[in-house]
Amino acid sequence: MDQHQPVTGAGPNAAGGPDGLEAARARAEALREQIRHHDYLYYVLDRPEIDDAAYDALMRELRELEARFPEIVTPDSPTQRVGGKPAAPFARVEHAEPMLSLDNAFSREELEAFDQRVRRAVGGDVAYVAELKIDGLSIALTYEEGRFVRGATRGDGEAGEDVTANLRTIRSLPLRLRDRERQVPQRVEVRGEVYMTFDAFRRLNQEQEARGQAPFANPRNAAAGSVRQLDPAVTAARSLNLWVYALAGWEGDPAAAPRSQWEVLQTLRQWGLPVNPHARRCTSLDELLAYIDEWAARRHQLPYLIDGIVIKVDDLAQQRELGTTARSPRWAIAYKFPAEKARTRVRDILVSVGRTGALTPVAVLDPVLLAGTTVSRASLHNADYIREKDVRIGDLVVVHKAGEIIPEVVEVVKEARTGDERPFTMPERCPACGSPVVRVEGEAATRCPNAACPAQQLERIRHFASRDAMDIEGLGPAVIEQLVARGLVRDVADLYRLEAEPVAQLERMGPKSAANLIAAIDASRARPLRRLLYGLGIRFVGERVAGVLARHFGTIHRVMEAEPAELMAVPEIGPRIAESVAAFFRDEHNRDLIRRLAEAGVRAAAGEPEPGSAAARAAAGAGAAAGVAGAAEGAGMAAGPAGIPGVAGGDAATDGLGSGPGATGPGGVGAPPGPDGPGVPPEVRERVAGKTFVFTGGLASMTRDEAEALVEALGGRATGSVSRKTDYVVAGEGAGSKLAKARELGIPVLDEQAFLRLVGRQPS
Ligand SMILES: NC(=O)c1ccc[n+]([C@@H]2O[C@H](COP(=O)([O-])OP(=O)(O)OC[C@H]3O[C@@H](n4cnc5c(N)ncnc54)[C@H](O)[C@@H]3O)[C@@H](O)[C@H]2O)c1
Ligand SMILES: [Zn+2]
Repeated sequence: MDQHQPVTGAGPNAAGGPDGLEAARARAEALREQIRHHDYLYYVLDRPEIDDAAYDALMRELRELEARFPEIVTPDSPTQRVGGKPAAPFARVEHAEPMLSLDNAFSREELEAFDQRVRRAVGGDVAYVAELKIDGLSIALTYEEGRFVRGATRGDGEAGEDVTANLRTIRSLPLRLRDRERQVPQRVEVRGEVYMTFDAFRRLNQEQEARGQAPFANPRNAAAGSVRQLDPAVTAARSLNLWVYALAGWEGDPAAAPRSQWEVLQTLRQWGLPVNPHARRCTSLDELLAYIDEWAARRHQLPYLIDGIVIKVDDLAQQRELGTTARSPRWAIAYKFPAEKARTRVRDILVSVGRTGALTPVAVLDPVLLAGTTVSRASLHNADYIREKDVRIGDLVVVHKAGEIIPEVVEVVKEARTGDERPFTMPERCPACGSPVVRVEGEAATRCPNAACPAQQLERIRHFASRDAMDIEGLGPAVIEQLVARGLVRDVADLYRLEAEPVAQLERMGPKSAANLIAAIDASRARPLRRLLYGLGIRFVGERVAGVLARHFGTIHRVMEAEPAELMAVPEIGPRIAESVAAFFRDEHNRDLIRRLAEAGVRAAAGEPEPGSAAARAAAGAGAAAGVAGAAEGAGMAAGPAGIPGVAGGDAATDGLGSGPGATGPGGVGAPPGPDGPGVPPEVRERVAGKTFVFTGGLASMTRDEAEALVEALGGRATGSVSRKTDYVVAGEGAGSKLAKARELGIPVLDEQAFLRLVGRQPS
């Protein structure tokens, strides 16, 4: 299926669209309904269900219908509006000038038509600036006297969400502009795109997976989800990047303002802002088309995702002359690249076994060129996914890749079936060790329950040695595989008894690399507790949770002996994580493993306290504690934000006083980035804990009792009447006087969707 349909002539409606006015009106309403649904998923939840090409096709059909029957256009039609409404948990920010969307072109003909329209309107020569269309989240940055004062999302174009605190954590965003060559005006809005590189995206999804959370579908969703959440510490941990490309609301000497888009880019660059280096000024349509062709070919070499080329009239006076519609400027257009999909055949479906024993089906494909790389495997996620899509061995399928490292099978071409295709069933025994597999009720995954399973062993050792865990250089999969196969290593404790000689015998090893490996293993004995805890691969214990546990308990023994209730008393630790940690350390094998690690001289396993923890402070005496904590946070802080004053200090101090619910602020920046259990993400807990909620009116998705219980489970309070102490009023259907009271007192009012978002529940 190819959703990229270059449209020439009258478009698809000429052949078979609804003809009568009423039929057109009905079809348009149906399309609007669908588009609104997808807008909500995309702009509010950052969780689209269809890809952009499919969405664009719906928009295109609606636009063409409205062009044929102008009387059916409604003011609230998605063709007349930009984006989505700002979400309630954020403060509203009005933009200096509307932030518009862009018209799209999908073919050469459409670009020619655009060029002709422009030339006709300005009646003369036109130069364009062509820029890469970065697939990220558009934002507006306000600078006053050269200082960054506010950052906002686009929202509905008129007003967006205040995400200043989150944007301040982006390191390429200057908090002060330089004005060496070009004076900075009193006030100006800089516009650009926040994006995530493929590398950062891959790392984030690995962490998501470690936490048992759903991976992001593409870098755009990951970037948007990271900016549009309430905890700056989470944004800080996510390596976001920025390109800027526009100016608005210039308040300063008009003579100093740039006169062309090309000058805008130079100006932004001179102010020290990140401007993409690949823009080009073109003086003819042919030059533009050449630029597009060039980037259609080169785009896969970029470390980030682009989904097209933006073409802008260069001269700002001509831009003003051309003007805008309610939705988009008439002086710009976005050429969109065709969707990155390809058809190929499923040769086989294999099953791989992960560190926790989860069985993951993988499609083995006839190699096909997709998004610049040859693809021969695609993830099928789990048995449910295969059943839902009905993927069979031998099927012709559509594979898709949008920045994911592992492409996905998105759809089966059922018309192409011959009847020889074979349905896949999950094996009943583990393909690595033969143990009967288990499937836990309510979980998508099928697991091998055998802790001694060689496939699991291999994955566990790999995780233990990985960079963010014990960081053992040179211990890659190929080496581990041989070590396990030769019986030299069964678990991670065995690593510390390895001797150089047998290691040197391994394939592609020698005395020198063996000595290096042994030295690297030796060096890992000194790693701190949080790395050990993360490296053990306890379910739901990602880097962030490991850091929290390490700082709270200080030694492995205290973590091992903690009851679930004690674990749960730690800020950020929910019941699922607590139970998982307790279960891990109840297991005799695991206790024995820790004992052997301690004997092997792994210091954290031997009980050396985590610097900065309560245990360390007890050992060092209270006076020295602050210093120790400060130093210990040093490493974490360097990776943290530059712009959140006092966050790391506050975090350490909170721990020092041992006060639990103090962590409602934006804490945790000093801790390693990342995760928490899938039950309750830490940002949710931090948002809700200690906050007072009042419910008014009825909710569609739960009873009031359930909503109150939910808030309380997250450490918040639910009360019956609105006062100045109320943090949020949740207004459902038929809300009454409490809503009026909330407005009077200026208390934030959440609608049901905003409430569900706040508490981390996906709205229905
Ligand atoms: N899959 C879905 O369910 C779904 C739902 C809604 C929207 N969408 C996608 O979003 C698009 C609509 O979003 P949109 O309104 O942001 O329009 P757009 O993506 O078509 O183009 C406008 C945006 O391009 C971005 N941009 C990137 N580089 C730029 C540059 N150099 N100069 C100027 N702008 C640049 C800006 O953020 C700008 O707001 C649709 O085309 C669709 O693909 C998808
Ligand atoms: Zn197994």
